[in-house]
This record gives sequence, C-alpha cells and structure tokens, in this order.
Amino acid sequence: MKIAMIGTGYVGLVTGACLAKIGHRVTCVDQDSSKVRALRRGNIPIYEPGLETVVEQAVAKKKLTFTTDLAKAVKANDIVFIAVGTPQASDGRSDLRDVEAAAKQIAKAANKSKIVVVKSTVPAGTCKRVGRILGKHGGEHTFDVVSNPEFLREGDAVNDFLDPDRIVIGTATERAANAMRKLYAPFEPQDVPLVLTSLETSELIKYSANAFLATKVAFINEMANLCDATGADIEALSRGIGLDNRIGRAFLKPGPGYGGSCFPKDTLALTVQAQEADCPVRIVESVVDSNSFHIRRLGRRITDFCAASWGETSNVPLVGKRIAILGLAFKANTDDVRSAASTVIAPLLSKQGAEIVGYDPAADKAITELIPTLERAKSIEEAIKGADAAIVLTEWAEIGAIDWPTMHDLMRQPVVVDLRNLYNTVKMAQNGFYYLSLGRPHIAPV
Ligand SMILES: NC(=O)c1ccc[n+]([C@@H]2O[C@H](COP(=O)([O-])OP(=O)(O)OC[C@H]3O[C@@H](n4cnc5c(N)ncnc54)[C@H](O)[C@@H]3O)[C@@H](O)[C@H]2O)c1
Ligand SMILES: O=c1ccn([C@@H]2O[C@H](COP(=O)(O)OP(=O)(O)O[C@H]3O[C@H](CO)[C@@H](O)[C@H](O)[C@H]3O)[C@@H](O)[C@H]2O)c(=O)[nH]1
Repeated sequence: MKIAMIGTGYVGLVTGACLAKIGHRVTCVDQDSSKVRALRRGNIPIYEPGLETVVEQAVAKKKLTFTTDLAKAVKANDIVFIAVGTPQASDGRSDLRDVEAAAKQIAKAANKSKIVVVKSTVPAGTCKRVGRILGKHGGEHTFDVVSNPEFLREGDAVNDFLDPDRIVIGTATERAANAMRKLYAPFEPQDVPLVLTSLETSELIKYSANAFLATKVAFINEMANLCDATGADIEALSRGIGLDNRIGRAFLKPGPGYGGSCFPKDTLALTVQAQEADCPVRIVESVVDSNSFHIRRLGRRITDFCAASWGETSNVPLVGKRIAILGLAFKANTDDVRSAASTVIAPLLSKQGAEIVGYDPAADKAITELIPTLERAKSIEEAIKGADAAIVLTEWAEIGAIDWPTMHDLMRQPVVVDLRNLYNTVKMAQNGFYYLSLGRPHIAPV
C-alpha cells in the first residue's frame, strides 16, 4: 500500500521505515528541512538501535523516501498517517496544534478521498475533531479517520514495531477497518492480536496503557523507599510480587522516577481529560504526584548521603564538591533527555554549589541543547576523575559494567549513589565505596 507519514520524529521515522520493511511504499514528510536533508544523505537524526539498517534497506529497495513537500506526498498516497508531536501544554493538556495543523494541510492538499490515520497520542475525541477539520477544509473529498496509537519504546522501537504485543485500531467505517486490516496483514503469520474498536476507545487505550505502566513504576519506587525505611530488600520484594502472574515482573524496577517524552506528559494529560469529563482519575493523579515527589526526595537523599559519607557537617555540604553524573538520557539505549532524571538532579545539585560533570554514551548533543552550561566528559573515567561522588542515573550497559575497583583511586572521595541498582552492595562496600542504592541495605565500606 502507499503511505504518506506526516512527521518524521521518533515515531514517524520508525513507523515509516518499518512499514516500508514489511512491504509498503512510504513517503516520510517533515517540515524540518535539515532533518529531511540528513535522512536523504543516510544520516539518522536519532539514536535508535537497529533503525539505521532498516532505513538503509528500505531506501535501497526504493520503498522509503523523504520529503518536505506535504502536499505532493498527500496527493500521491491513499493512506496518510499523522505522527506529529503532542507535547504537554502549560496547563497539562496535550498540545494538539501540530495535529490540527497537519489535518488542515492534508485536507487542503487532498486530490481525492483519503484514509487519515492518527498515530500521535491524542485525547479521546481528537480523531472526531480531526474528521471535522478534514471535512471543513477538504472540499468535496471524503476522509475516513482512523486511530492507530503507537506502543513502541525508545531504545527498543524497531523490535517493538516489528514484534508487537497487539495492534490497536479505532475506526468509524468498515472501509477504514478493511484498509487497516490490509495494511497490517503482514503481521498475520505472527498471530498479532488486532484490537478493532471505536475511535475513542482506541485513543483512550493508549493513555490507559501508559498510565498503568507508570503506576507500576511509581508503585515500586514507593515500595523501594519503604524498604529503605524498614530494612527490607526491594529486589526480593519485586521478584516476590512479580512472580504472581496477575502482577507480572515487568516495570517493577525502582529508579529515579519515570521520565521520557511519554509517561510524564501522558499521565498528566489523562488527569486533565478526566477532570474535564467530570470523572477524575484519582489513582493517576496520585501517580503524577508520587513521581514528582520521588525525584525531589531523591535529590535530598543524594545531598544527605554524600554529606554523611564525606563527614561534611556544613549546612552547604555540596559547595565546591565535584559530582559526576553517569547517564543523562531518560533510560538506556536512547539519546532522548526529555524529562530525564538528569535534567532535574543536575540543576538541583548545581544550585547547592556542586560542580557537575555529566557523561552519556549517546545524549551529549541532546543535553547540550537543553542545558548548555553542563560540563560534559567524553568517558566514564574522565567524568569520575577527581569527583567527590558519582551519581548513576541511566542503566546503560557500559555504566552497569564499570569496574569500580579501578575507579576507586581516580575519585577524590569514593562515594557512589546508584539510582538504578546496577551494582552488588556487598562488593561495593568491599571495594571501599560508600554506596547508596534504592531499597537495598546500605553496607559501610570495608
Ligand atoms: N517517542 C515515543 O517513544 C513515542 C511512542 C509512542 C507514541 N508517541 C507519540 O507519537 C507522537 C510523535 O512523537 P515523537 O516522539 O515522534 O515526536 P517528535 O517530536 O520526535 O517528532 C515529531 C515530528 O513531526 C514534525 N512535524 C510537526 N508538524 C508537522 C507538519 N505539519 N508537517 C510535517 N512535519 C511536522 C516535527 O518537525 C518533528 O520532526 C506524539 O503524540 C507522541 O506522544 C511517541
Ligand atoms: O521497571 C521500570 C520500567 C521503566 N522505568 C522508567 O519508566 C520510564 C519509561 O520507560 P519505557 O516505558 O521503557 O520508555 P518509553 O520509551 O517512554 O516508552 C513508554 O512510552 C511510549 C510512548 O507513549 C509507549 O509507546 C511505550 O509503550 C511506553 O513503554 C523511563 O524513565 C524508565 O527509566 C522504571 O523506572 N522502571
């Protein structure tokens, strides 16, 4: 089938390239001409494992092209996807301006009837609104609007797209449902369940899935704090509950709180939608609160633990101390720093007088755009050298594999705060480190 993908960001590029891989012909459109130029030269603007190969092969087979010319792409294709951003507006709502603008552009460019598929994450009722915009600006042409939310995770995006747990499709017409069945027919041999439903249900499935997963993360973080307070062990607790099939083991790893471009904005947007519908989602509201409380509480714990480990009694213990932050991306295997723990912790410690140096294998460029003043190191060793403490924020394999005994003498003071529970508490103590992790017993260095 012939597809135009409006928006070539994380979702548009992965979806476009993967739809091309399974046999469709895809034109990826973006208004950012530098992005399109880079893609035409074969440069992938994001760090996403496996994506470069998929793009390269699809381009070589002439199944995937890139353009800034939306009108031409719309005219040449029967199915038009909208995969533009829906960031958080200042009032917590989902900012739908790009979706609405894209819908208007599609309508104006249309030369015949089209199927318009909303891939972006949008509140319930948006697809109907998109339908009204298309109707208003599309002249005599008819448009079938489809909701087809995306569930890929950054860092695993290609695999998630090609081997999905399910495909959710919301439609209002049989014609659109049939077109979507045909589009996803290549997944039939894998027995991927298709959830065919209404537009609103499909839109809400996306928010519910993210809110539920975010709830698991916030829950385990609260349990980790309780483990700290009671002397219990979060690793055993997580396993002990997760082995119950009704609960499941996934998304029960404690950390610095959920971040990224989706959970924070989607949980908040869901609470606003629900309030507006006079149907507050109190659990999700608590999850949002819990997550922002968690990271701020961790900020205080970092300061207290470092001060105690250094034997520093001053009321401004971080002044003049050099602190290395290991991992700046919101999670491993991505360069995305949107709502990353580093973007909260680095300014917080810096405000208390600490000198911060950050290291990340992929997020250097992204963090520089966000916090231009942050000093960055080119390697773990460079970051750690002369540091009074190292704070681990991202679970990159390279960071998990640090050989701490060889780092001990590089540091000015052997203090490690690990907010991803990557290392063995006993070994860290045996290697002479003051080591704090989440919900696990603290052992004094030997
Ligand atoms: N990032 C993820 O992991 C993920 C996963 C699932 C769903 N989503 C949802 O998918 C949507 C897109 O997210 P993203 O992370 O890919 O966003 P993004 O910001 O990375 O990409 C959006 C792209 O759309 C382009 N764009 C905007 N308006 C345009 C227009 N009128 N014409 C052409 N191009 C236009 C922008 O230039 C940008 O390149 C959001 O609703 C998001 O919530 C994201
Ligand atoms: O056990 C866990 C699992 C996750 N996280 C954190 O939770 C956040 C989100 O992680 P993840 O879900 O892996 O990343 P995303 O790429 O943001 O993907 C989520 O958001 C996407 C955008 O909506 C959805 O498509 C995906 O299904 C959904 O998993 C990150 O800060 C993780 O560090 C934890 O702290 N502990």
